[in-house]
Amino acid sequence: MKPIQVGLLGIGVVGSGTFNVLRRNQEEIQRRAGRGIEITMVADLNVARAQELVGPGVTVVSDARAVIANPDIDIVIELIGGYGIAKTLVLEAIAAGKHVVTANKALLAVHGTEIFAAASAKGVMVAFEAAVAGGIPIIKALREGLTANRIQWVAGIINGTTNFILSEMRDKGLDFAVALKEAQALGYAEADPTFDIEGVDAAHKATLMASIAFGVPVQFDKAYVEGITQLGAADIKYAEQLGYRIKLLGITKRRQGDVSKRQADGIELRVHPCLVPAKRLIANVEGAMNAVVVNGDAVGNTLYYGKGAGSEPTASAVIADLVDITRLHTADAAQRVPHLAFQPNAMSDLVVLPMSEVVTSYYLRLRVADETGVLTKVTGILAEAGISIDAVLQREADEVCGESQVPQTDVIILTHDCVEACMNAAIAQMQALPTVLGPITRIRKEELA
Ligand SMILES: NC(=O)C1=CN([C@@H]2O[C@H](COP(=O)(O)OP(=O)(O)OC[C@H]3O[C@@H](n4cnc5c(N)ncnc54)[C@H](O)[C@@H]3O)[C@@H](O)[C@H]2O)C=CC1
Ligand SMILES: N[C@@H](CC=O)C(=O)O
Ligand code: NA
Repeated sequence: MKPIQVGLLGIGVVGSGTFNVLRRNQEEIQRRAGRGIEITMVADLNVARAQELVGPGVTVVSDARAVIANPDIDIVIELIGGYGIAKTLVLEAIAAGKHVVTANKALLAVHGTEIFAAASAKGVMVAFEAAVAGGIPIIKALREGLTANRIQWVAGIINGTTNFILSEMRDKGLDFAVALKEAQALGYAEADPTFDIEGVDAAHKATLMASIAFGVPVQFDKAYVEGITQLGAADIKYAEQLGYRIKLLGITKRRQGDVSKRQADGIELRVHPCLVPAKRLIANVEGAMNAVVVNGDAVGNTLYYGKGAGSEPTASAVIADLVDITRLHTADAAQRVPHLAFQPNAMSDLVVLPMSEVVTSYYLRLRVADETGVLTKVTGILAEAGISIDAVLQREADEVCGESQVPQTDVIILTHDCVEACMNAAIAQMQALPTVLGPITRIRKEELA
């Protein structure tokens, strides 16, 4: 049988990895797919660079539409990124009857509903293993391997750039900006690195995992998103002293409602820095590595670990999708795995809960004037709000004082579980105390047991 012909849109970090791995391992991949898979046409704005990467024998154009218009191409890989031209091209490829493989989590988290509906109507597949946790086959695991389970929660380190920055800050005492530059140079960061450091990229990925885990439509606009830009080196150090590591986690959880508390069923969808007990495996995931823990009612916890970014690790996932599509190309649409794991007519209407309703425990750091009674006032506010304290760490007063010449110190408080809205109110009250000298740092805590 003739090899299936593939068109590649965008041959940058991931595109070049995809081209190279496919060519290098073509014989083995063909034996797995049952048919050869060849990238025969590439579109990139930088034609000269692209031609140099692919060599002679592959057609290179600057206009991606020429690839989509080629009737010999069955699968289009979109590796341009963003939700501008990439969205138009993906929809045009679908309309032209091509299957699509993409690593573009931003596009799917924001426009997935429209894209999957268009693909289903046209009877083509949109595959996106590379879009979540790069080379880790987490989409496959959630959608197929764990299909027997009622998933309870998914939590993961799903942004390599931020995990790399946090590791460098902790281990080498590197400055945030220096560590970010390194991550960019290594090809981990998004074109716009604020997507990484502000948690947006992780939220795109968490949004996709939530849909596959719970059978809800993709709803990026409902995600709570907080990045790592407000984290200080002091918090990383204090967390360590308390037996925790700070990780940026993407979390999605099923919450059983409680009628007596007027709580509805729903799901949590959130990205923010978390204190994780240092003894958990996921707390020891360092550098650009990713890891995702999935809790299913039958299987319990399973952990998926590997490279979530970079040229060839991400290419590994892109090519896995190519192989899947090649195998399923001729199959009836009904036999294929649904895009979001659940059949399109069997999606759930579970709501994404507002952050104010989320229940979790907290780490608080308060910069206070080292005066008698400060701690009593702070703990009094927490007690009044019904928030119980798990541990308190008070450092000795600093020798160097602020402008006021009053000795200052850090007070660190770990709390038990409470509702976020309650904590917000308590923080506002504590912040208003004249003895609390700077903005209070709040980091949520996850036991992940
Ligand atoms: N770099 C990584 O480690 C990972 C990236 N991704 C995703 O993969 C996608 C690609 O990322 P990278 O390869 O890192 O980006 P990149 O910036 O290295 O490559 C993008 C390529 O697209 C080309 N391009 C831009 N506009 C174009 C257009 N209109 N027509 C044709 N070509 C065009 C650029 O010239 C460039 O070569 C993004 O959606 C990204 O979020 C996903 C997982 C990991
Ligand atoms: N910028 C992303 C790349 C992979 O998705 C990351 O750092 O994880
Ligand atoms: Na993946």
